[in-house]
Amino acid sequence: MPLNIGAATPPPNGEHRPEPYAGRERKRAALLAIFVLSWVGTTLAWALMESRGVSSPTLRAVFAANIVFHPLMFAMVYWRLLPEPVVDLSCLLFATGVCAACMVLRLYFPSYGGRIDLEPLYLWIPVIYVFAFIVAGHKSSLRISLGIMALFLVISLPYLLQSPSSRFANFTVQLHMVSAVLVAALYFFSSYQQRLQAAQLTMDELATLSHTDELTRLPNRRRISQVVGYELTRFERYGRGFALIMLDIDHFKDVNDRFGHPVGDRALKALALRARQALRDGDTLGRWGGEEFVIVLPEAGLDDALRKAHALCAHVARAPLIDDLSITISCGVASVTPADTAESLFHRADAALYAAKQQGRNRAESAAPA
Ligand SMILES: Nc1nc2c(ncn2[C@@H]2O[C@H](COP(=O)(O)OP(=O)(O)OP(=O)(O)O)[C@@H](O)[C@H]2O)c(=O)[nH]1
Repeated sequence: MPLNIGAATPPPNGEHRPEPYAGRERKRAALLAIFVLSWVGTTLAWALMESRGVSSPTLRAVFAANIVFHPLMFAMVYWRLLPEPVVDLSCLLFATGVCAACMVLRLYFPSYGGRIDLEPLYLWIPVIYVFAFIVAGHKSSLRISLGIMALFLVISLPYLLQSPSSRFANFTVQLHMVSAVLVAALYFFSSYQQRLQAAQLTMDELATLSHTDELTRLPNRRRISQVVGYELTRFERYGRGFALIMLDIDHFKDVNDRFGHPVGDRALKALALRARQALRDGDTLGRWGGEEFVIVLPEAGLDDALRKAHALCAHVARAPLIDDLSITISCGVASVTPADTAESLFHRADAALYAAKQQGRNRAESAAPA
């Protein structure tokens, strides 16, 4: 099989590390986008009311405050000045309760507030829908928003039926309409965002799978080739040496023939675990194919690697691998030289492995320099 040598690619350890803050960063980006959307929505609502001539000095003051509030929230989230999560369910319930109470008072007990005008307070209703889309996934948010819309509709319906042509009825209808458009926009945006996240997740999973051996879950041949390519680049650029150990199970065909393929598979997995335990964190153990494994040892010279290979042979042979099945391994060791390419390095390690097999197995041999 031809080598797939990647250029200076990622971390030498061969394991996929998920970006720890990716989810939180996406949430933050969604929140910022929602602020922009909500700002545009409320500004449009204001413009609509002005064009219909149903605005008032109080409403103008409220909308102006709203227009300042959104950039302020945007800045606070953008510069991480708020604790996380910014909004939770209790926040949403509280805001809904306050707005519902204001609506009841304004519609049915207009004189209750005395000199306090309750009307502007329930202009915060669109913000509640924004909250709803922050606290939950897009489907739950839609259900919560529709529930809140139904609540406000039920509260205002008797008033709308009773005085359909009043200025305030007109305003209430417009508010419901703006709310419906806002919820639809938020739902669209948030489901799009969720689809993007799912696609990103699938891509991450695919990337991991394409570098992982299915049976042992170790880095596969492609990944090992990339790691060796990365180490070669480091060697050429900074003179940091590294070594390879090629490791092959002795008489593995007999294991399959005597105990069957499934037992052979279990042995391969157990060997992967046992070998991994004997290595340092920065070393990469991968499955090269069949019963052959490769270990990449960064910063190791030939003697270090040979010592490690001897220790590995002893470590594997020391106790049965699975049940009563004991196996031995042979190792070929090569360390990088300036004359090496990835192919020549693998070739030399393979030749050393062949020598180890020839000399009786359960042993390690080192390659002659390139
Ligand atoms: N169970 C199992 N066996 C595998 C797998 N891949 C390769 N093999 C077996 O590994 C065996 C390799 O046999 P050989 O190449 O003759 O090597 P060997 O018997 O180990 O002999 P030496 O390497 O010379 O010590 C074959 O029987 C393959 O079928 C696998 O994924 N699972």
